[in-house]
Amino acid sequence: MPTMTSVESPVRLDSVRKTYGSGESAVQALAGVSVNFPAGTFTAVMGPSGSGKSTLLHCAAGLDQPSAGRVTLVGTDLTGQSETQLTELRRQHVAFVFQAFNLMPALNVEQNVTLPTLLAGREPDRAWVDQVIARVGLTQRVKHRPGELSGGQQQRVAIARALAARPAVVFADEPTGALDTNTALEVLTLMRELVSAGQTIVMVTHDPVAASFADAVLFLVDGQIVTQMAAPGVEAVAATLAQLGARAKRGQR
Ligand SMILES: Nc1ncnc2c1ncn2[C@@H]1O[C@H](COP(=O)(O)OP(=O)(O)OP(=O)(O)O)[C@@H](O)[C@H]1O
Repeated sequence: MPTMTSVESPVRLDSVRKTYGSGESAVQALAGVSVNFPAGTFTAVMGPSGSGKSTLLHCAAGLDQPSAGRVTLVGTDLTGQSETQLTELRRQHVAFVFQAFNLMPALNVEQNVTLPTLLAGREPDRAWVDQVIARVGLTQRVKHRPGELSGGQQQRVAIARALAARPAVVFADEPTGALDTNTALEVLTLMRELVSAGQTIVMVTHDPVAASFADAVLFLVDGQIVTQMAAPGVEAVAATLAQLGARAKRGQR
């Protein structure tokens, strides 16, 4: 469960609030979130639509600035860091699997997958890169460009790219949403293995099966963590989600 000290937690949020807009149209996306994600853990973040999951991920990764509170990423307090410093920090330690793939259209699969490692100033581990590409089922496509791939295949490139550099932290937003069942299970198994090797994964998902691969699930409602579940089972996750969804709907009335 996310409860250890900051030294062991590459991602830490302290009383993080995020408000979009101002005045009448202000939306409080995060209403005071405090959580540690310890090294070598896989945490799923779930909750009804609009509960603040993506905002939490963006703030944790330094892609979005909290309105109040503090985020610490791999030992660095993100408050007051310049865009250049944040970019360098992410380049060295963080990978993303987000819905917008941001693949480089002019580069082929292999080049896209090795780019983050090269940008971080390191030499790609060829054997590991080949293994990751094989695990996401793209060995036959290494010389293809993103434009020549289906949406699901592009998502798999994004996953391989995130995993290839062996970053300390992987932030994933619905990483298996566009994948068929078998590929999704393969990707989740791969993510589990990375966690065993000491990497930390924070994954937003709506899928109880995906969440069941995590060590713990945080449930958000209206920008707050309302409950947590360790060793999540598919049925238990689905039941909690249904309960929270009903609660969120009642809150809207
Ligand atoms: N850039 C923005 N400007 C204004 N409001 C925003 C912005 N981004 C998010 N919000 C609002 O903040 C709240 C939380 O949004 P967020 O995307 O974090 O929710 P979510 O739980 O990820 O939702 P979903 O499951 O639908 O993707 C929502 O009410 C949303 O409308």
